Amino acid sequence: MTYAKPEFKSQYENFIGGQWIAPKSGEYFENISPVDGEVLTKIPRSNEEDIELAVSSAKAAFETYKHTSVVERSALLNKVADAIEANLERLAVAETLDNGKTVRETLNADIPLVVDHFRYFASVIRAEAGTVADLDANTISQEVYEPYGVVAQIIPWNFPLLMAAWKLAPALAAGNCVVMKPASATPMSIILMMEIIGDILPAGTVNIINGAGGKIGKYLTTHPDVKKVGFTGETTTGQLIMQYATENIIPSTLELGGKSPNVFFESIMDSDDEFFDKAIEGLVLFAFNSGEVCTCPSRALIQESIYEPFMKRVLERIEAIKLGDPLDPENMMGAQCSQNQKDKILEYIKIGKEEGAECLIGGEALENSKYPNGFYIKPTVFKGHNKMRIFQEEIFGPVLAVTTFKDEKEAIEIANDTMYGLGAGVWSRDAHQLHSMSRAIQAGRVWVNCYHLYPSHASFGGYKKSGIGRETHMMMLNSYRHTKNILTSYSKNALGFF
Ligand SMILES: NC(=O)C1=CN([C@@H]2O[C@H](COP(=O)(O)OP(=O)(O)OC[C@H]3O[C@@H](n4cnc5c(N)ncnc54)[C@H](OP(=O)(O)O)[C@@H]3O)[C@@H](O)[C@H]2O)C=CC1
Ligand SMILES: CCCCCC/C=C/C(=O)O
Repeated sequence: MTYAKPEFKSQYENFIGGQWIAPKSGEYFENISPVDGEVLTKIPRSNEEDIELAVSSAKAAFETYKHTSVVERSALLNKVADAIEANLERLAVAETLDNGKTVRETLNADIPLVVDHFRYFASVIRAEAGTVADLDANTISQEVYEPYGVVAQIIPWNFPLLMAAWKLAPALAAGNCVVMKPASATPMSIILMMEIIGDILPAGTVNIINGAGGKIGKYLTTHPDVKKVGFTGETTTGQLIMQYATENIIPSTLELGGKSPNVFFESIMDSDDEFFDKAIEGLVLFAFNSGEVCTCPSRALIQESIYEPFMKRVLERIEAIKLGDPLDPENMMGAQCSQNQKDKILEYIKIGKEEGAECLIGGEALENSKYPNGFYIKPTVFKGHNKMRIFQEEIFGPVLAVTTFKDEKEAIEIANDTMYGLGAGVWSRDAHQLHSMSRAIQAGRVWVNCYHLYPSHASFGGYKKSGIGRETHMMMLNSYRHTKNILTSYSKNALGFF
């Protein structure tokens, strides 16, 4: 059964102070679905006046929200999770239409992970114990946490709802109020989510403002009432965000690009068993989410002794990927997110061919007879070397660059020969090798004999130009609050203990 395309309103508004509010300019932009290239709806093109309203609404809401107890905030996040779960299918279909990814993924990964993320942060704030130290018999040092206030969050288009959840849940759990700007390519599913959870949240705690990041992003992130910025997106945009944050000396958390190595050692082929099949699936995950993942395992490093037999099986598996209508749950790959992204990927395929990489499979757009105007690209594999641009630059599409290595030392050299350091995979039956490789690779997340798992409770973030800070773990709470030390003397007469 293929999911039907639901009816959406012809136009949506910003969500500010608990109300749906038209942009001051009266201007809207068209939201195009990558599934068929058709206009889904129209979205506000906000300007500085809209940001003023959103920030002042968040600031006003913070005056009350900052006094909520962890019990109240935990209950709130659980209610949000329940409401999203109750609307899982509706949100999954909307996410598919907005982004182009398959319902197979949105139903089974994106939206369930959103739900779990709110529940995780609802739980950890209840489980937190503070820190109190006896510095001497009469002196106590106590760490307490206080929310920053208004937080600006700017998110990308590859996992619109999940990236919103990754940022909203810890910020709200820590007691902040938020102004979030979704990506212009995928504004709609977040608006639908706010239609579902808007009434649960106290007015002004979450404000959603749409518009072009290049036009309003600086105004938002340098606003004097914004006390923290959270960003996910391209590394060059992250550099700008960091500069903006320095204007008012506020912290920023940046989750940026990647060119993740996925390293396969010869022991995976010691016998032709389930583990070998698992390793093949692990490599083919470069096509997960049509490659539009910051941690896409876009570089496969294969020990030269197994290259031929391993790649033979891998290519057979890629050939079997079902690509097409994302609303058909049988399909494993859907559309790329936008015309821009499709053009960018095709340009990189051209670059790969021009720089002499050998195209082993794919290498072109897919003509989709059902949706001739949708944005589809065949999974593509190139063989080449790590100095090529297709090995060094983030393509953000279903394009895998494969190379070989002789031994562990060379594998580490190639894996780390990148400006990025977000994710990595290591596959082997040798526990010592797995351990030494996972310690040697410079990346914030190393998947060992697995890939693309994103549980709440496991920290996520980058080394090098892949970012600063960690998400998806309770440590994120400290990125959304001040630590205050209260140093108390109970001595009747001595001023200090030194
Ligand atoms: N690491 C990751 O998770 C992601 C990486 N990328 C990479 O980036 C490439 C380009 O994608 P793109 O969407 O342009 O990525 P961007 O980094 O430009 O966009 C991410 C978010 O930042 C906003 N933004 C853009 N410019 C500014 C600015 N000057 N100030 C504040 N916010 C801004 C965007 O708004 P708007 O959409 O309105 O422009 C969007 O909400 C992709 O091809 C991919 O390689 C993209 C998305 C996620
Ligand atoms: C199935 C969940 C995938 C989550 C991927 C997280 C990626 C973040 C990013 O691309 O920024």
